[in-house]
Amino acid sequence: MAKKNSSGALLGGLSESRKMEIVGILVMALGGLIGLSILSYHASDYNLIQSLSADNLLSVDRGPALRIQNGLGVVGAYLAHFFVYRLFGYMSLFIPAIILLYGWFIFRDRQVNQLLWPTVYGIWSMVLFSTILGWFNNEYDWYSSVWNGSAGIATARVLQNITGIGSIIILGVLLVTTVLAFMDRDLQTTVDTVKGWFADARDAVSGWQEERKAQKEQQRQQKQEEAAAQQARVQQRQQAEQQMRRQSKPGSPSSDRPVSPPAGEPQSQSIDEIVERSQQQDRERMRQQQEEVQSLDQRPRAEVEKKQVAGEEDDVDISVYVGEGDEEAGARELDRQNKDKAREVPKVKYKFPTVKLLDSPPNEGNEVDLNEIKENKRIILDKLKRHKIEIRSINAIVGPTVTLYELDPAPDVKISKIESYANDLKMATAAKGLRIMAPIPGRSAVGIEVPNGKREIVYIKSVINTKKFVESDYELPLAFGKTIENEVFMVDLTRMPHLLIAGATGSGKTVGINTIITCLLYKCHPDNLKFVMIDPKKIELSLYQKIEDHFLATIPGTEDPIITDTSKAQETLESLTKEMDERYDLLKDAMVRDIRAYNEKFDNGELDEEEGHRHLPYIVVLIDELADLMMTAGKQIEEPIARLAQLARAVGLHLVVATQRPSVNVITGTIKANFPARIAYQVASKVDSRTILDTGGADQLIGRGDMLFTNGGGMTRIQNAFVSTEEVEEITGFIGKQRGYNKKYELPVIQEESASGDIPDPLEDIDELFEAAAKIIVLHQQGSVSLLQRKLKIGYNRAGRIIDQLFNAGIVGPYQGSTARDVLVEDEDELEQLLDELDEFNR
Ligand SMILES: Nc1ncnc2c1ncn2[C@@H]1O[C@H](COP(=O)(O)OP(=O)(O)OP(=O)(O)O)[C@@H](O)[C@H]1O
Repeated sequence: MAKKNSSGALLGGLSESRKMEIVGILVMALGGLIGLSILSYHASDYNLIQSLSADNLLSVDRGPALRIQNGLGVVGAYLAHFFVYRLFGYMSLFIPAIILLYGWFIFRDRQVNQLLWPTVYGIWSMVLFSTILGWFNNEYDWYSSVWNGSAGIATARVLQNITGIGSIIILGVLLVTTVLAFMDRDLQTTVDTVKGWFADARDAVSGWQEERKAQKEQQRQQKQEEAAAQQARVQQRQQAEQQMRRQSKPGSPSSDRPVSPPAGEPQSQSIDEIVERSQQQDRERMRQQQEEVQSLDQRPRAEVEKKQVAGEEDDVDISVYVGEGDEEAGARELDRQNKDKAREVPKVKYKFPTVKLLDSPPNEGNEVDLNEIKENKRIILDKLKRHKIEIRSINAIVGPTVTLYELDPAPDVKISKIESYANDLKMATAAKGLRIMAPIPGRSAVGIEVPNGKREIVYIKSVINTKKFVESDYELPLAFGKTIENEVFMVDLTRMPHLLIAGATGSGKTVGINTIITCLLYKCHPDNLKFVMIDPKKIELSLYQKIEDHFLATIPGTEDPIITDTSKAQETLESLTKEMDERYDLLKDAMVRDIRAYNEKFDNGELDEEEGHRHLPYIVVLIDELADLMMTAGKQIEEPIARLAQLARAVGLHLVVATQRPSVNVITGTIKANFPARIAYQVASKVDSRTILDTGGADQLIGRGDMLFTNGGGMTRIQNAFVSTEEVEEITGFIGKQRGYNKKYELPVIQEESASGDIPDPLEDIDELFEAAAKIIVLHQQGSVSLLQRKLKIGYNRAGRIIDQLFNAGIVGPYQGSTARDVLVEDEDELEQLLDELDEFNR
C-alpha cells in the first residue's frame, strides 16, 4: 500500500508538461524502432523465426536467433515482415515517420490535431507510391518486391484488372497532383488552397443568385421605408398642428407630449463635457502610445538572429544581427477572417480584396553582405581611433534599407564627441545618408545608421500577410513597413489620432498613402469605413475612383468623388466639421463617449433610427498636398483642419495630411500642434526636417520609402512597404466591380447662411414647423439642429433653415461650432409673447 502511494506521489509530482514530454519520447521511440526494423528488413529472417522455438529464445545459447539480421532482432523480423512483405514494402516507412511526427508534437506540446492532414497525406502517398511501383513490378519485374510489398502489388493488379492500360495514366495523374500538393510546402496551405478553390467555385455559383435576391429584397425594403417615412411625416404634421391648436387655447397645460422630454429621462452630458473627456482620453492614449514607441527603441536583442563575424586585425568584436521578421500568416487566413467579417454585415454583399491580388516577394530573403559590414566597421573604427575615441565592441543590425552599427564606447569617452565627427564619418563611408544617434534612446550606446549597398524592397504582401497584421484587433490598422529589426511596424490610426506626412518629391509619400489605404481596405468593411479624398494634384488618388460606391464619402451633388478643386475641398472640410457636430449630438443623445460605444449601442438595437440614430463609419480624410490648398485658401483651409484635428477623434474622423513642402506657412503652428503623429520621408534640408519632426534626421534619409515615424515620443526608422500602381488597380478593380451601396455616404450640406450670416428674413417664408420648433428648443433649452431633426423628423437642411429663422426671431443665439446655440427665451410664456409679436408684425 505504502509502495502504491509512493509511486502515485512520484507520478503526481510530475508537472503536466513533463508527463507530455515523457509520452512524446515514448511515442518517438516506438516510431524509431519500427523504422529501424523496416530499414533492416531481410527476407531470410522470417524463415528463420519460423524455425525458432520458445526454448531457442529463452536458452542462454541462443544459436539460430543470433543469425537474425534485423536490427530489432526477433521482434523486428516480425514487424518488418508485416510492414515490408505483407503491406507496402519500404513505402511502409511512412508509418514510423508519421508516428515520429506525433511523438514530436506531443513532446513539444503542440496541437496534434494539426497532424490530421499530414497523416492523411502520408498514408495516401504510401499507398500511391507502392501501387505505382507494384504496377511496374507486375508489368516488367524490374526490381525486388520489397519496394512495394504484397499490398502494393495487389492494389496495382486490381487497378489493372479494372482499368487496363489506362491504370498507369490514372496513377500518373494522381502522382502529379500529389507532388503538386506537396510543393505548396506546407500541407495546411495545400488543404487551404484546395478548400479555397471549392469555396470560390461555390461562391461564384451562389453569388449571382444571392445578388439577385438581395437586389429584390433591397427594392422591397426601400419601398417599405419610403411608405413608412411618408406616413410618419403626415402623422408628425398632424401632431404638430394639433399641438399648436392646443397651445393657442388660453390656459392649456404647458406640457405637450410630443416635445416634452419623457419622464425620468436622464440628464444628458453637454458637448463640452464630451469634448473635454475625449481630449483627456486623447492625452492618456498619446501618453500610452509614446511609451509604446519608446519601448520600440528598447526591444530585446533576442528578436534578431546573431551571426558572429571573425575578429580581424583589430581586437574589437563585431556581432551581426538580422531580424527574423514576423511570422507569416496561413495562406488564406486573412481571406477567411474577412469572409466572416463580411457575413456579419448582411445588408450589403461585399467581398474583401484577397491576398492573392498582391505581388509575392521574390524568395531571395534578406542577404547580408558581411564584407560590406567589415569594411564599414574598419572605416568607422579608423576614423574614431584617429580622434582618440576608443570603442569596446560593435553590434551591426542589418535592416532592409540600412544597417545600424551600435558602438559601445569605452567608459571615459564623451558620447556627444562622436556626434561632432559625423561629417568626417559621412565622408569616409561615402554614404549618402548617414544618421548618428548619440546616444541611442534608452541605451548607453552610440548608433550609426549606414545605408546598405543593396537595399531590399519590402513588399506590401510581406507586411499584410503576417500574423501580426492578420490577428490585430486595431480598428484602423496601419502597417507602414518594416523596422531595422525586420519587424512589421503597426499602429492604430484611431489612437494617433491624425497623421501628418511630409517628404520631398519622389521620396515615397504617394506610395506611403497607398500603403495606408491598402492596409485599411484589407481590414475594414465599407460599412465601418469611408474615405474623403482630397487631391489637388489631381492624379495621385484618382485610382480610387473605382471604390466610390463602397468607400468614398462626398457632399451631395458632387460629381467627382475625388476632390481636386480648392473651393470644393474647403466646402468638404466645412461639411466634415458639420458631420462632426452632428455626430457629437448623436453621441450625446446616446450618452456614450466615443464612436465605438455608440456603434455597439446602435448595433444592439438600443438606439432608435427614427430619432436620427445610424451606424457611424469611421471617416479617414486624406489630403495629398496640403501646400496647394494652403497657398490658395490659407486660413479657410487651416481652420476646419485644425478644428477637426482638435475634436474629431471621439466621433471617428481621422485626418491624414501630406505635403511635399514642409515649410512653416504650410505646416503652421496650429496644424502642427494638433498632429502629434508625424511621418517624414526624405527632405531637402535640416530646416525642413525640423519643421516636420522638430529635429534633424529626415534630411539624412535616402528616399524611396525610407521614413521616420514619431508620435511625440521616440523616433523609429522604417522602410515603407511598397505597393505598386498595378496592385492598387487590382484591389480597386476587385472592390469596384462589386455592387456597392444603393446610396453613397453623404456628408451634410453646408449652408452658406450659417457661416456667413446671410440668413433669410424671418418674416418671409416662415417654415410651417417654425412654432413647433421654437417650443421644442425652449422646452429643451438647447438650440441644436439635430434635436429638431429628431423631434420633428425632418432633414438636416430644413432643420438648419428653421434654426436660422429662430436666430433671426431672437429665440436662439448665433452659430457656435460644435456647441449647441444658446437659447435666448427662458420659458413658454416668454415664447408665446414673442410669437404673438411676430404674428402682429406679419399682419
Ligand atoms: N516603399 C518604397 N519601396 C521602394 N520604392 C519606393 C517606395 N516608395 C517609393 N518608391 C519609389 O520612389 C518613386 C517615387 O515615389 P512616390 O511617387 O511615392 O513619391 P512622392 O513623394 O509621392 O513624389 P511626389 O511628391 O512627386 O508625388 C516610386 O515610383 C518608386 O519607384
